[in-house]
Amino acid sequence: MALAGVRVIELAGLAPAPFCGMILADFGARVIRIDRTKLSMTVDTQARGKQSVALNLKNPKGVAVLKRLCVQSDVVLEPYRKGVMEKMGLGPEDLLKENPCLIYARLTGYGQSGSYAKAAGHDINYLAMSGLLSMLGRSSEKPYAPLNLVADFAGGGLMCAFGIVLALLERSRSGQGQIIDASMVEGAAYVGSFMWKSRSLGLWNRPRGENLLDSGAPFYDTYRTSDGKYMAVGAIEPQFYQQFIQGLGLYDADLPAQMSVSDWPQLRQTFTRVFASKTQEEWSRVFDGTDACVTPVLSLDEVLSHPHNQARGSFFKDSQGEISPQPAPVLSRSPAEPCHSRDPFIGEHTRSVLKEYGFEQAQIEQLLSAGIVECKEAKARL
Ligand SMILES: C[C@H](CCC[C@H](C)C(=O)SCCNC(=O)CCNC(=O)[C@H](O)C(C)(C)COP(=O)(O)OP(=O)(O)OC[C@H]1O[C@@H](n2cnc3c(N)ncnc32)[C@H](O)[C@@H]1OP(=O)(O)O)[C@H]1CC[C@H]2[C@@H]3[C@H](O)C[C@@H]4C[C@H](O)CC[C@]4(C)[C@H]3C[C@H](O)[C@]12C
Repeated sequence: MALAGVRVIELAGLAPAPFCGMILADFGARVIRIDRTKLSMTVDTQARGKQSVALNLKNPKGVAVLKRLCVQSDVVLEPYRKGVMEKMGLGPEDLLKENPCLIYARLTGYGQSGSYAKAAGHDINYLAMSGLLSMLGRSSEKPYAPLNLVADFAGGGLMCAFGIVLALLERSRSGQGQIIDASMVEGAAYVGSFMWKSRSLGLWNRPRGENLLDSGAPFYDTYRTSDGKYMAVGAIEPQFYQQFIQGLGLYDADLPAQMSVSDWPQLRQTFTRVFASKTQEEWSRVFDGTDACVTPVLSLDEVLSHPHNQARGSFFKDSQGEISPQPAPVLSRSPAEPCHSRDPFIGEHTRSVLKEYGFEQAQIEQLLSAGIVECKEAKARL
């Protein structure tokens, strides 16, 4: 796999950093997550392929253990508020002094500088600060955050993984590590570059929810079917729009022009009425195999059995029966190989990881009995 041999220390976080760690693990990195002690359950739902070491960082000896793990690794991924790592003596200067090859990734909401750098926040705040939230939502309604996808995952976890891969690539030439300041506000805004760069085309001149691509246009929207499901329509270009109209059984001559904005409400009403006359399956049969750009809106449970997804193996069931998307993109020679077994218990790999990083058995036992580290090895099945 592409990242085989790369050792990552991931400090346990909420959502973006765990996703970043999972991407790295899917593509072959060895990801060791540092969990708190005295926890029975993790909030990391993106733990696939990771190992877990439980370590008390409120104890200086715990901090010393972490330092030893970090300086022997390729990447440190930290999701804390600005200043937390420095307070423990684990800031980038401290660690890079001991290991100049280290890649030190800091994944935060607002970045390491600026007046918001130390403020708490979540996806919706970062999205708001990126400018993008102001554009998201239906006409005449308030701005609406599309789950926590844009800032946490696209602009945060994914962008940070990209930064880490870039830094690894650069390190293969320079031999040097570096610090990655991954701000979710900036990551989200960067993902949204198209919104800024396409303003000159007039794509966003109208109020929120009344433009071509923000559900303003009736040919770029979703419609309810007779069985209470939905179809997604993205018939923008005239040649595809023609096929869409034809599929609905409508005639162009009976309808207002596609780009006549003042007629969009009338067109939307017509499309709504027609879509309500058949089930999702019936509409899928009508549009499958055409270029009308119409697809069923599938639920998370339905994606696995859709013939297209099935043919590509786009989703898989792990050993726990949980459905997950396959890692993307697909690399021809060194594709990702997502781990199919269960997520680690908190502290499951404490002993083995410490041993591997050069701790003596007696030291490990001391750390365990002092409660500085915890180990919950899985019981062997008889
Ligand atoms: C799924 C839910 C998550 C939602 C995601 C949400 C929408 C997001 O947007 S996530 C993005 C959040 N922002 C960032 O990550 C930006 C960068 N980080 C920060 O700004 C901050 O870290 C912070 C604001 C996120 C949190 O601030 P906080 O003050 O808490 O922490 P920091 O200042 O960063 O300092 C960290 C301190 O921790 C100490 N530490 C760290 N490691 C250790 C250690 N090993 N040992 C000891 N101490 C340690 C460190 O030293 C710092 O200490 P100091 O402060 O003294 O310096 C989920 C959200 C809630 C979940 C549910 C909930 O948890 C209850 C259940 C739990 C159960 O187990 C599972 C089910 C739950 C219902 C659970 C379900 C989901 O997971 C959630 C809903």
